[in-house]
Amino acid sequence: MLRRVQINNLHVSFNGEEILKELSFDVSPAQMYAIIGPNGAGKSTLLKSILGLIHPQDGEIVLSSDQKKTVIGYVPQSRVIDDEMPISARDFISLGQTASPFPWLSRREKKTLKEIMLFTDSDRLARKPVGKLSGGERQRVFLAQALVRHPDLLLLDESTANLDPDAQRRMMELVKKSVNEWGVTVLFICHDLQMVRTYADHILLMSRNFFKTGDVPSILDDQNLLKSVFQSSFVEGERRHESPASSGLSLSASSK
Ligand SMILES: Nc1ncnc2c1ncn2[C@@H]1O[C@H](COP(=O)(O)OP(=O)(O)OP(=O)(O)O)[C@@H](O)[C@H]1O
Repeated sequence: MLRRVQINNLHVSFNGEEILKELSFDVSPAQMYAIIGPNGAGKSTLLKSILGLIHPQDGEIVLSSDQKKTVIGYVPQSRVIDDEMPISARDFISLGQTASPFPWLSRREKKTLKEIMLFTDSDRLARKPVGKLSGGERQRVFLAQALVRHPDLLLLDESTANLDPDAQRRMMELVKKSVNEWGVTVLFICHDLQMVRTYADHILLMSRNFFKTGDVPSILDDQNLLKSVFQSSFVEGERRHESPASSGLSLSASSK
C-alpha cells in the first residue's frame, strides 16, 4: 500500500513556457484526489511527471509504499485502438501484468487476471476482440489493465470522458471500490464537477502558475475562486488565439 506521495516545488516548462510553477502538495493513502482546472492548465503534465514520462526542470516527486517500488496504474486521456486489433480483451488486460521471461502466464498471474476481470465486470468481455468493444467496455478493460498489477497509485486522465452518465457512474464506483477494498490511492483528472463532488475526498485545483488544494466544499463551494480560475484561463486563451505567432507558443507542440 502507498504510504505517501509528496510533490515538492515542481517546475515544468515546454519551449520556455512555464506550465507548472512551484507546485507542492501531499497525497494521503487510500484517498481519491480530483484534479480540476481549465484546458491547458497542466493537469496531464502533472500526471506524466509522476509517471516519469516528463522530467521536471526543478522540484521533486517522492513516492513511498510498503513495497520496494511503488506500482502505478495509469489510464491515459486517449488511446487509439485499431478496430481490427486481433487481441482479446483478456489478453489485452494481461499485458498490464509483470513482464515474465515466458510467453505464458503463471498460475498466480492467471488467478489475479481472473480476479480483476470479475472485479471490473469485464469477464464477460474476455473473448471479444478489444477493437470490437464499445467505448464504455473499452474503458472498463483499460481500467482492468491498470489494476491488474494491484497498483499502489492509480492515475486516471479523464477516463470517464465520452461515457454516458450511467457508464461514468459505474466506472467511478469501480474506482471507489478499489480504494475501499485494496487501499489504492487515486488521482483523477475530471471536468465534471458533479462527479468530483460525488467521488473526491480532496481536490487539487490548477491553472497556469496557480494551484489550491482542499476538501471538496472548500473548493467547489467557493464560486469566486472557480470563476477566477476558469474565467482567467478563458481570457488568457482568447489573447493567445488572437496572436499565436506573437505569444511564443509552438502550435505543433503537444504531448497528446
Ligand atoms: N510534450 C510537450 N511539449 C510541449 N508542450 C506541451 C507538452 N505537453 C504538454 N504541453 C503543453 O502544456 C500545456 C499543458 O498541457 P496539459 O496536457 O498538461 O494540460 P491539461 O490541463 O491536461 O489540459 P486538458 O484539460 O485540455 O487536457 C499545454 O499548453 C500543452 O500544449
